[in-house]
Amino acid sequence: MLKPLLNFSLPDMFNEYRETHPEVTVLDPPGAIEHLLNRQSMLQEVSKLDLADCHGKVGVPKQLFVNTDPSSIPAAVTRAGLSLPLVAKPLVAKSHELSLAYDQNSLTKLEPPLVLQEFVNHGGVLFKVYIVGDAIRVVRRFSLPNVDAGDLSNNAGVFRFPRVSCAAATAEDADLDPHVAELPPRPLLEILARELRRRLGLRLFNIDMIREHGTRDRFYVIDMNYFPGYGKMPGYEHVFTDFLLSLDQKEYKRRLGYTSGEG
Ligand SMILES: O=P(O)(O)O[C@H]1[C@H](O)[C@@H](OP(=O)(O)O)[C@H](OP(=O)(O)O)[C@@H](OP(=O)(O)O)[C@H]1O
Ligand SMILES: Nc1ncnc2c1ncn2[C@@H]1O[C@H](COP(=O)(O)OP(=O)(O)O)[C@@H](O)[C@H]1O
Ligand SMILES: [Mg+2]
Repeated sequence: MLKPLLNFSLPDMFNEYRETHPEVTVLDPPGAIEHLLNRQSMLQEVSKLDLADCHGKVGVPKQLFVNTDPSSIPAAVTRAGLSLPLVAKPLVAKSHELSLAYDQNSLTKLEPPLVLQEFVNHGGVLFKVYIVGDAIRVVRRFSLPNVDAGDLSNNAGVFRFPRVSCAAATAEDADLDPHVAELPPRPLLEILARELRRRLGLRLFNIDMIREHGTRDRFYVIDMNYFPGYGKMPGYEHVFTDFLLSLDQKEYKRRLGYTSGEG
């Protein structure tokens, strides 16, 4: 319902509508959605999480927001202690013009504003975790391959890459190393989704998650999207029907409580 509104920045109009139509259920408020539209703020809440003892660890790759002259990027990267290679991501999350920078000099060719994120080797598989209220669904997609020390010393420059983990890159039926393919543990996803729903104040989003190669339980969140293409989520018809029905029940109870409170 709110997806079309994302193209507008009309908080006054939204607030006015909300005041004049209290009977309308707001799934997710525009202010909260905005957090996910900018790569500088997108992962802030994930980085604050401390999921000790939750069947694994979830973090964010070391990253740096850059909005300076490109010539000063190498020094800023050194100061921040970031290791190469780095993924350069445009600040506005709607743009998918990503690149991989292999060496310090090439960083001066980048075009700020952007976020530089350490590349984390993850065996070329990414987990897309869809959240719809209390429901969670995960799919596997192919991703960028590992970068080893040899690749680093033999490559220089900035390599632009297209949408590597798009729907066509499904890895569900691929013959993968089980250590790489194993889905993140369910209890970890449940606590992660619950915490993010609460902290962000959102119910409809997805998370791009990778497992650090060579580990069983060290995960990184690299991207989040508000109201992603749910048509690609397995079983979306039932998940959405249940979600909408649960809203209806909550609203009914709220109104009932309201009425009996009044009486
Ligand atoms: O962020 P915006 O600019 O809205 O673009 C979205 C995201 O890139 C989605 O990727 P993600 O899932 O990482 O959010 C992608 O889905 P897939 O990667 O599943 O293909 C959407 O494809 P369409 O749903 O086909 O439009 C694309 O329109
Ligand atoms: N920090 C990272 N380490 C390893 N791979 C990454 C990293 N960031 C992005 N990628 C790869 O690049 C792809 C696109 O990055 P992402 O941040 O998800 O941008 P988009 O908004 O285009 O989906 C990911 O699906 C993953 O394959
Ligand atoms: Mg993504």
